[in-house]
Amino acid sequence: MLTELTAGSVEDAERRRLSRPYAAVEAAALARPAALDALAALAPAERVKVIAEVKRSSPSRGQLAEIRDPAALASAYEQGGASAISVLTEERKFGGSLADLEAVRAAVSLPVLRKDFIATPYQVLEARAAGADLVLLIVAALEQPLLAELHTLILELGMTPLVETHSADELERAIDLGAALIGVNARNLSTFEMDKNLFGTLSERIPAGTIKVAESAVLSAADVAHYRAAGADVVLVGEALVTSDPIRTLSEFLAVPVRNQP
Ligand SMILES: O=P(O)(O)OC[C@@H](O)[C@@H](O)c1c[nH]c2ccccc12
Repeated sequence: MLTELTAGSVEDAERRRLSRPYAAVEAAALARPAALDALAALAPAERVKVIAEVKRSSPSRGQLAEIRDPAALASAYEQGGASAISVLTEERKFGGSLADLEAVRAAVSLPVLRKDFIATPYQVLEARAAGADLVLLIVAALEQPLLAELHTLILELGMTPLVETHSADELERAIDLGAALIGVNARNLSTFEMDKNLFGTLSERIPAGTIKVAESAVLSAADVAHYRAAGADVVLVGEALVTSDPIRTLSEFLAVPVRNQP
């Protein structure tokens, strides 16, 4: 499934490239105001931080919400206390688009993540051209040296890579990159199996000074507390927010008690 999703996203980007060549998207990327400092926005604090996701559908869960106005949803996230916004731009299975990202960028002053199956430099440039501050890199989908090349390009454009892992080996590769922001996805993107304890198993191996993000399976304040106790600085939440009153849910999630310092 991961291979298929990545191939689809790359194919869609190659199609867009026919009408907007590399040089044009590069010029648009460089013409954008500088990317926001996502590492500062997501830096460990007393309270857990939330990356709130604009997510219509997913291959594992089908349609979650209509979301006619992604910008309005993102504004609600900002008002509710999110520290960054994630926008799914994958079209085929998640129903997202770069237009969603641009609309969100224009509506909020928080860092914005392009959440997609990125495997080409062109897609990274598109992200910056649409106003993204962060770009997701899924280690399981990227061989070396491509992973390192994309990681470097994201940094060169002033953006922050969020490096997503799902195993000890993948985490090793993320650490070798020198990633400052590492995510552990509880959902296996090939089988869609969910493992809420994976974050806790892997988080001990994440070097100090790295910002740790727990991704997926955050449905309740208890889940936030679970990840917080396991050392998460940030949780990335989609479904729970798009299927509820997002401001209320965010306030519940952000009220999770401070972790006891060891
Ligand atoms: O809706 P959830 O279970 O809160 O999950 C959000 C996010 O973690 C999930 O959308 C995600 C994590 N990694 C991804 C990679 C690609 C697409 C989607 C994802």
